[in-house]
Amino acid sequence: MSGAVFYIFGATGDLAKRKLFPAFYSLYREGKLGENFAVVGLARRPRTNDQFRDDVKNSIEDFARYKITDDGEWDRFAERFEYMSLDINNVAGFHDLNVLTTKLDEKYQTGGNRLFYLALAPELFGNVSYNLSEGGLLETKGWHRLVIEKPFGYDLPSAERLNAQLRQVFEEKDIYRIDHYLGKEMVQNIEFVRFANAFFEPLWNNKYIANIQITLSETVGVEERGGYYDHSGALRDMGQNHMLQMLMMMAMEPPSRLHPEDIRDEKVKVLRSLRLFESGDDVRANVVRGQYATGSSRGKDLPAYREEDSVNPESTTETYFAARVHVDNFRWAGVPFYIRTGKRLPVKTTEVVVEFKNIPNNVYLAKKHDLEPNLLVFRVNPMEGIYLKMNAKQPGSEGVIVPVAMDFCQSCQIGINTPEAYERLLYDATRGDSTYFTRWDEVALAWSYVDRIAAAWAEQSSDLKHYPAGSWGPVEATELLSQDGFKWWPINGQHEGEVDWAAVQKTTVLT
Ligand SMILES: NC(=O)C1=CN([C@@H]2O[C@H](COP(=O)(O)OP(=O)(O)OC[C@H]3O[C@@H](n4cnc5c(N)ncnc54)[C@H](OP(=O)(O)O)[C@@H]3O)[C@@H](O)[C@H]2O)C=CC1
Ligand SMILES: O=C1O[C@H](COP(=O)(O)O)[C@@H](O)[C@H](O)[C@H]1O
Repeated sequence: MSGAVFYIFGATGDLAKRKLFPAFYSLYREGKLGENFAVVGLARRPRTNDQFRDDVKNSIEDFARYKITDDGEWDRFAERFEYMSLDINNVAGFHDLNVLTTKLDEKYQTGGNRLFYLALAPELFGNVSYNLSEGGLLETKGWHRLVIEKPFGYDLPSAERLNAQLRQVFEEKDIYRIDHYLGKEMVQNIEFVRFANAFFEPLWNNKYIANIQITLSETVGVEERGGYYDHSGALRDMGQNHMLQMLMMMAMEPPSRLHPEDIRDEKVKVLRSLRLFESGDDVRANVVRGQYATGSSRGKDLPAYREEDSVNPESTTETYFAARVHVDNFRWAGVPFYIRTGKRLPVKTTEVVVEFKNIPNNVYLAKKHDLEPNLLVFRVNPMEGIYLKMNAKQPGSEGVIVPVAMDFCQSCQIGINTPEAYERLLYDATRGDSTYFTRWDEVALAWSYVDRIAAAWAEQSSDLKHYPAGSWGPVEATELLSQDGFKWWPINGQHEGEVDWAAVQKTTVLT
């Protein structure tokens, strides 16, 4: 790396603690940051440099993949962390910040490169970018990049306003909008598996694929984020970003070059092909929304969403949604994409299932046997791997056909220690690779799609279904598929003949 000063706005917050400091440490340990860098932590509360370095150390001890060693390496890393108390609304503080970083530029020979990471509440994003410019922080001769957390707006109009604010200061090419799902190994692997295998790409269309199912299920409730979540809901929190991003990775055409803009152009074409819902009835026929009621999981009683901290006791915010999505282009015409996500479901799993069409039923074997469809499953989270379900003769039988599995368990080989999404994304932003960040037109089109659903829900709330915490969500989500002659495939450890995931090695901390 050529060198840079990194600024973490929101350095005392949860994201910095759980994700960003550990990501810096892993990158440092792997030599990806080099030695020419400094990190400036920024937030309002007072902290000395030593206190801040202790915070960073604690976070690394709790969350990093690497163990801290005592060979002097930690000291070299920690001395690069400085803290400055700053209210982002106070422009004078930005001038002081510029003075501090000019010194760091010289000390660590960073070439004037600056990366500003906004781990802040979204309403503060616009002010920071304006004050960075006012404070003179963008006047060095190196590059200046803005990394910005989700959510990027609440709907299309608010996202447009935010984008206009940022664009007054930064060019689009220098804005890195995070969707951490794009940093996940198996989400990135989708395009490699698709485009690098002769036996998948020719089948990747409506002639051979019956449907695609994307499930992002969580066992947690809203935890301490009730205030944010009650305003957002599952559609905005997960649908507008992570779920549509995975759908784009599955549906995009092969890019002509592996260049960030070519890949993002292909993804945008998918969003442009989404069939937009035309009315409230159309939304209700294709989208199911739910909210968890009291329930239980593994013998533990769980409260209802409306009983959670900072949640309106009469809230109609959805904690679950499932949708039937159509991509109206030549490749996907007639193939439904089913997407679902929810809090307080039975397992924490993200999986993408491709269900292939059955072989013609006039074939002798298909007539005689009740054949299961072939499945290709991308296991994204927390276990990583690829699973292929096919039919084969039961050994020793007289032609009995049974489903068998080919299971590539990435997590079994390397533990669940693949680089964290944030490591990958931070490294990419440092290198100026924007492939796995969302471009403005992606964000805008995703909001246009989601806003129609939200508008229909705002009109009437009687279609909100309550599901017991710890269950698989409203029964209407099952009907969404059965109407088309399909079913949700079981996820996470429930396929026949697959790896025993429970036996898979737990995280190993690297030394
Ligand atoms: N936490 C997570 O797992 C995830 C978070 N995100 C996103 O990341 C962003 C940060 O989230 P998270 O870390 O959880 O939030 P927190 O509330 O934990 O942290 C917010 C940070 O902002 C600082 N801050 C607040 N107001 C100001 C101000 N006026 N001037 C300077 N600093 C200020 C706070 O410090 P102080 O009070 O000292 O000023 C604190 O460091 C959000 O956009 C969130 O949506 C996205 C995905 C996951
Ligand atoms: O962005 C978000 O994602 C998390 C789920 O991420 P994962 O990597 O743990 O699958 C979700 O809990 C949160 O509500 C949402 O804001």
